[in-house]
Amino acid sequence: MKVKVCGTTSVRDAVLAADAGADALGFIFAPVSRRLVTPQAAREAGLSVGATVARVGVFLGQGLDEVLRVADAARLSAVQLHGPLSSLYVEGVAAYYPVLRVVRPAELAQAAHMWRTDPRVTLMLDAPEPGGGVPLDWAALKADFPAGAWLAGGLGPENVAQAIGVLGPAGVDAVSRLEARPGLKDAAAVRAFVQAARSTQASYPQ
Ligand SMILES: O=C(O)c1ccccc1N[C@@H]1O[C@H](COP(=O)(O)O)[C@@H](O)[C@H]1O
Repeated sequence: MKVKVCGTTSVRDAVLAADAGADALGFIFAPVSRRLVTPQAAREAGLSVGATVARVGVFLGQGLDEVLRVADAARLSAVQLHGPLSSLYVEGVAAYYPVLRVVRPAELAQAAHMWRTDPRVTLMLDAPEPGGGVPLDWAALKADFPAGAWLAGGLGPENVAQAIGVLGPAGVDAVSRLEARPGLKDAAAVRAFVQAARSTQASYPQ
């Protein structure tokens, strides 16, 4: 199982997450976000950690040209797409980068069917308000949660083990419960989150 620490805005927070054992750093390029980062700052932060740590750009409702331009400038290794998007758009990004396609609970079943045979696209289930820190009702989603999907939405050190125990995601992602304030990581929370996810991974029956 993969662990992604999202909302990275600095070298300090990139190194912190990588040292804690995160598999992936998230960089948010959606203009609405309080964790907005520039492509240059993301590139610098990404270069400060080992090449084995994935660098995921997060986008919400931005044009395809902009996504590809920012991904190149920030030296991303994957792209996370939020919002209502056509399959043509998602395929346009997937032609260049592995995609984490984020869906809300109501969209999960249809998206799972649509992307089940495309190895370039991985589904991520998130709460309706991205970056809001509100957890989903995991038990209610168990029947529809597809194998190989990632989970986000209100995850933190205190509840990630329970979420993994219920849904068994292929990856987990969090931002707001790992912060001292938006855009600045809480070191203890980041370390505890990665550790809790890792120790649960060992005991979860696949
Ligand atoms: O965090 C944001 O500001 C944000 C803005 C626009 C799109 C996505 C955003 N964050 C994503 O939200 C989820 C979960 O966040 P949380 O842990 O519930 O706070 C995560 O995938 C972030 O990448």
